[in-house]
Amino acid sequence: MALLIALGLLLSIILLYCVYSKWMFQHWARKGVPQLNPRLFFGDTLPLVRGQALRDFHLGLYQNFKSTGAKCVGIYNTHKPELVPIDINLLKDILVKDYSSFSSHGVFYHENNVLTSHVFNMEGQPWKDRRTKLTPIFTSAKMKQMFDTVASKSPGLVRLVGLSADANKPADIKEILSRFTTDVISGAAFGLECKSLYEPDNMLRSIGKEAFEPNALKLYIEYLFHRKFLGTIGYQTFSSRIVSYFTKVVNETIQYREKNNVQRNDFMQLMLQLKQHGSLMKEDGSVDVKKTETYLTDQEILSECFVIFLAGHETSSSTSTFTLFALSQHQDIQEKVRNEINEVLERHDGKLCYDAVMEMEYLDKVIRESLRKYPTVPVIPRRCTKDYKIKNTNTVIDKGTRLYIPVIGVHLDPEYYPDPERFDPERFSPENKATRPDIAWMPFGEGPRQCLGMRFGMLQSKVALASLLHKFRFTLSKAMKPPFIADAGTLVYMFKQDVLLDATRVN
Ligand code: HEM
Repeated sequence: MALLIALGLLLSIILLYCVYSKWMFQHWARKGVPQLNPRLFFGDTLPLVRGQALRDFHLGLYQNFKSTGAKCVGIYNTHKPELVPIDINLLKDILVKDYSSFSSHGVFYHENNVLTSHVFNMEGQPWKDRRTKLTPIFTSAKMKQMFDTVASKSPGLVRLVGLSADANKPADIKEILSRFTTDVISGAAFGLECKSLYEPDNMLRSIGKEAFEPNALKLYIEYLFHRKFLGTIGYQTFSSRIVSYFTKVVNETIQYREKNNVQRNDFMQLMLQLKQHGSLMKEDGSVDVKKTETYLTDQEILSECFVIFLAGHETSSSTSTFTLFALSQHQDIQEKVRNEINEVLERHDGKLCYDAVMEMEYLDKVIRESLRKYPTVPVIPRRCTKDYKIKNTNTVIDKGTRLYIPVIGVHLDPEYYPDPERFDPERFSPENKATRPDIAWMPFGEGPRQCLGMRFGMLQSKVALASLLHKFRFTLSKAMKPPFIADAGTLVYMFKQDVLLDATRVN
């Protein structure tokens, strides 16, 4: 009897859910927004569940609906309505002009879950305050100060590629560049002498890999339940191995530096200045800006070190990987960029210094074009934080709705980039840039939530590429065969297959 009652109850719940979903699936139609054909329990996510990469899903969506002239398209994740803006003016309103209505990434975080409580995940006033505190540590002047920390890792990078070149073996370039950025970021974020370029099984490299592996169950839990509830029950996003290792490393670094008054040119140093003085210091030791309430606590330093590590290494290594992949297929462009690197280095007595890197204008265009064609973050999340009426329509986006900014769709849109599959760095000449809206290039996002580490990301990619292209010519290995399909198992865009390049010494 009890079993029958339980069964009846379960069936009633499922039935109620079906009726509720059916009603929800008309959400966008009721608002006059075009939508797909959602299925019970999955909404429109069935292709993703079956293994389609997020990049491909959103590219298809953008291209299909752009041709209909739609401003945006409504989708459903399970039964929940979400929105993908397509119109370039609407994208600009959401990211820049009316950003205050979309100031959240909609990602889970909780104060009890220390590694999640950082600037990328935070929202509202706490995010604003944290962003204000951190912005001064990412200026051009600070990047210049940190240059040597970045460049000190390039000999290890060149050595590793040289080993493959001398053995006539293809270089697994993504893996090598990920080790490079792991070493750079851990040196720059917490002054650690990480040597993953020399030790493949290095702990930070393995933590970096683990932290980036999407865990479908955890993603669903964080999607379905309220963040305050998860925080209260002690839910943790990352494994205890990651939490305890990071907490130990960062806390020990803070204590060691404070006790021994250690000064280094890295993010940790700048964050410690904020902790101690509430402001950054000038080189002569005086306070850089008027004292304001910008103190950082030890816990905040820990969270921010983690996001610098997380946001900074896979994105940058994928950027350099895609650039070398593209150059391997365009030897003329590769030759041109190598000539520029050689000329600039000659002017600087062969030394790869900050000023030399800044003079490499063609390299800059090449990386920008690579980030256009292969944006490492192909879709950027946003959450609507107050009801928003789309201009010149009657459609209101309700508070709480998630949005996906289709970076990949815009970057491959022939309206902004004719013949979009062609790799052409000249798209980034001043004349060509002037022919399209600024927002048509947004690999780092746009507006007040734009990537904080953009300068550092570009800098470490330039150092890696200049060091490698100065020494080696790259061609696509025979082992790498098309089609080059996006991997559905990573959060940052990368191919399913390894990126294998043949490197030959040139100097
Ligand atoms: C080529 C490399 C990189 C790419 C393509 C990239 C891309 C992005 C994107 C798309 C966002 C979201 C922007 C938005 O919502 O509008 C973002 C945010 C962020 N990135 Fe990067 N990133 C890179 C490197 C870095 C590095 C090296 C760091 C740290 C040193 C970093 C730190 C951050 C932080 C802290 C945020 C959150 C900003 C906020 O929400 O206020 N990124 N990045």
